[in-house]
Order: sequence, then C-alpha cells, then structure tokens
Amino acid sequence: MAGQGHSIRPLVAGNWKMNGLKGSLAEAVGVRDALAGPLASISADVMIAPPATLIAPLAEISAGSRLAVAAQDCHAKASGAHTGDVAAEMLKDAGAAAVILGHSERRADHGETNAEVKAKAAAAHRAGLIAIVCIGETQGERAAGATLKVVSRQLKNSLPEGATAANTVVAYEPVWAIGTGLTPTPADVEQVHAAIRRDLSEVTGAEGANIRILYGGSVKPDNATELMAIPNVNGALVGGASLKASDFLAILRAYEGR
Ligand SMILES: O=C[C@H](O)COP(=O)(O)O
Repeated sequence: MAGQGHSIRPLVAGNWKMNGLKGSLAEAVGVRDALAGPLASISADVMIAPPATLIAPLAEISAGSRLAVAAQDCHAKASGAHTGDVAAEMLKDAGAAAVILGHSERRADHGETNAEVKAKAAAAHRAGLIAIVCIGETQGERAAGATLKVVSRQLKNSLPEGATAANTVVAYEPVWAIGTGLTPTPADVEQVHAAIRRDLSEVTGAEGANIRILYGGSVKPDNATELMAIPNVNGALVGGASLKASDFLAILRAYEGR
C-alpha cells in the first residue's frame, strides 16, 4: 500500500550471532542447500549474517544465488592499528553485501553509542555495503512510556548523511523481545514503525518513504505472517529462528507468492 511501505521489496535477514555450530562451513552449506530451491518463490531479499569467519566461504558458495551475506559489525575506519577489528572495505572484499550495526547486544556488550553506530554506517556506505541500523527500547524505557522518544533519538543520531533506500535499512528491535519469545502487540509494532517512517522522511527526505524498516525480536514461524502484514514492516531481522533452516524457511514463506 503506497505510503505504508507495502510497495517496498521486503528483506528478511537471519542473524546467526556467535552461535557455535553455525561456525562450521558444513552448516552453512546445509543452509544454502535447504534454501536454494524454495527461495525462487519468495518475494523478498534474503540475507544471512554468519559469524565473521564464515562470511567469505558463505559468500563464495552462495554466489549467483538469491542468498546474500551480511556481517554483524564493522570498524568505522578503513584501515589502521585496530587489533581484532574488521573494516567495512574488508567485509565487502570478503563478499558481504550488508552489515548489521548498532545491534542492542553490541550497544550493551561493547558500549556502542549512537555516534559510533553513525560512523560505522557511514563506513558501510563508503565501502558499498548496505547498513542495517538497529534501534529499540529496553524494557525499562518501555515501562516508562519512552519507547517512541528513545527510538526516535537513536534513529536520528545513528543515521549518517546520505542514507538512501539503496544503502540503508532500519531494524526496530525492542530489546526486551530479543530471544525471549515475547513480542509487542501488532498495534504497538504498527505505532513504532509509523513513527520511524515519519522520522525517516524528516531526516532523509523523499528517500524516507522507501527505506526498509525491519521488525526484529522473537520472530518465529507462527508469528511471521501476522508481523509481516503490519503497515511499514518491510521484513524481519531474525535471530534464534534463523539457526534452523526449516524455521527460517517457514518465516520466509510469509512472503511466498506475494
Ligand atoms: O538480530 C536478531 C535479533 O536480535 C532477534 O533475535 P531473536 O529472533 O532470537 O529474538
């Protein structure tokens, strides 16, 4: 539906995080093979963000298929003395098409600020990667009635100059819904995504109407269809349910034949 983001091609991205067995190439080959046939009938872009060690091999075995590869973080600089970090340019060279930035686990575990996320998103753009910028409120912020304020502040301070529908995706992930089996009501998701859409238009102008806004947080096969039908929900960022090919595929089926 025009104006509600439904004319936008959706994106479903699976974030494997640092889950052990997903560090094996055999596992990646299995997922690639399980998705290969079914992806033909899915009207959405599909990505997997594996642990960093698997970016290059997964990109290599997925070349020419509809499965794209994303990274889970990058450094803001292109090179330098930054032990343990990986530049966006290096991820691009390894075959990544996108990078997840500002995930709440990185904001919590590594103290990442909006300014750092913004710098990393600018680096992603510089390298030719899609920046998937994550925002979302904590349980405490939600209980305080501050969800819209928090999400708006994160969005406006995490998006770099030059964000477009081609190089930027926003992922709304309520922190309290991640890995808990809890999800906001459809009405709550609709309200937050509508507010994000308004902010995107304010910050990026005409591009804002077409930037994809993903929902993330306990997306499962049994709630995917309902969540993905909500106005301004242009796909999903899936954690736990992306670890099992059959579950991820069941979520993708929300976009079958659309
Ligand atoms: O990046 C993915 C999110 O953190 C969602 O994780 P989840 O689907 O396990 O709740």
